[in-house]
Amino acid sequence: KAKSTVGIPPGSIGLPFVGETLEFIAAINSSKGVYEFVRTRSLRYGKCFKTKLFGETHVFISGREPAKAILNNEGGRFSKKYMKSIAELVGRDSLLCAATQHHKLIRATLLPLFSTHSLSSFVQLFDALVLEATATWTCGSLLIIQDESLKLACKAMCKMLISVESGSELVTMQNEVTRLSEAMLALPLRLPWTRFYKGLQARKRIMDILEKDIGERRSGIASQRVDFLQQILDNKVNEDGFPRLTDREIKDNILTMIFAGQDTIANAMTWMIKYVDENPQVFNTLLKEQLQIEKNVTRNSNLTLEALNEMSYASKVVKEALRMASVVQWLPRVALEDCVIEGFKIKKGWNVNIDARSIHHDPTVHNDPTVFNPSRFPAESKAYSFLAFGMGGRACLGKNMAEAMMLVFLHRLVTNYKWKSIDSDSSIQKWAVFTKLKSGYPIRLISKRGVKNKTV
Ligand code: HEM
Repeated sequence: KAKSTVGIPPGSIGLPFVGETLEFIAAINSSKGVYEFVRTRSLRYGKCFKTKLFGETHVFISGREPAKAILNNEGGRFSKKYMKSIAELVGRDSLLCAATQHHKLIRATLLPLFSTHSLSSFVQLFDALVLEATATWTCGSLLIIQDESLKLACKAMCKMLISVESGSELVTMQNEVTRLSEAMLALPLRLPWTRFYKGLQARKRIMDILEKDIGERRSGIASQRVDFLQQILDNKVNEDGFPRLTDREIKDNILTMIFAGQDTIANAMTWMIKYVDENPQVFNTLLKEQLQIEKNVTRNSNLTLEALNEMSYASKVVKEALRMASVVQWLPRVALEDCVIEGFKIKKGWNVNIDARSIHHDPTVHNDPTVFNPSRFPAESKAYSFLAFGMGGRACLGKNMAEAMMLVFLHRLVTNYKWKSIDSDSSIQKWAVFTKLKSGYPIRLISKRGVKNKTV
């Protein structure tokens, strides 16, 4: 079946109708994770291959040059496109899915929310949440890093976006977003027992919560809030007082931001702690830097953005963890016209996925790519060699926020506790859209650091 026609990327389009969808699903459902589907094919066909998934042609492409051409959208030849299931779950007006002009409008409205000023308050908010959580940790207790960081990320996102920080509303949000994430890679079948259907139901419940909230704010029932939703609602364009975005756009994008900032962060934090634990030299250098920061800044006060800016080694640890883990494995686009990329013909309408993981693990781009070595930066910061947050006009809006959360979590964990890992299994969680460690990385807290004979 594997034929290679000159000009067209090599690869197999599999069986009639289903293409290679079954192989793709088999990878999603295995402990190696969905990327195994891509990895095995790039080994067989090289840096660019094509396949057929869910009835559509997909091309996967690696390399810094094509990444640059596609992500810069040279000549306006590409737009963003997710698989049908993902697009339906986040909504057609989501920033993640919106096409070129529509995307520009929404991004321009949301961008001011991610200012340095807002990042600065967010750092303090997140630090307070981490301290509140760690205050409940006791000596000898078992912590699942994935669960702890997911709870923290959910709280932080819900508080920042819609002022929900506790109670049943927060639990509902967390549960519904989990269901939504689990449905992202599912077959788009609307039958009540399917994963996809459950995801759609979760989406509907989140949309209902947001609709009720927006209604109460408009009618004045809700008390005045200082959050992203309020800022979007207050953003008027004309005297009639209509918000710049439609209600559907507002709801889809609040949902998008809650979703985009949860599993991604939690998974990244989990991999980061695992890598740090597995590399004692890195841990020691990190600890030294962080204890110094603690001495200068955090002994009696909250972490600030300025303090995070002092964490030069920790920032490299965060970046290296993101490179190694490649939580978002490829960046999905669609060709708007026939074109040639890397010597291969790409036809209009084909999905073109930039394989970020393979660029992160390419030995010609990063020396010894399997080694966790934060000191490789900044020397190895070649253009388009680090795509954890994408690049260009569709790059992650929450990048600075995500890095800040990882730094705060790292700082508080490293300076306050000693722990030991109790499961080194590296299996990948099935059905996870973002690379997730199956074990969730359980650790046992041993004692509080720096306080003689004092246990947690
Ligand atoms: C470690 C955590 C995170 C990672 C690895 C990550 C990664 C990414 C990636 C790879 C993209 C898509 C780039 C593309 O297709 O070209 C993206 C888009 C996006 N991310 Fe993140 N993200 C993270 C956290 C967050 C957070 C905390 C938020 C905050 C709300 C956020 C909001 C968004 C939004 C709104 C987009 C769509 C941007 C657009 O299309 O204009 N992300 N992210």
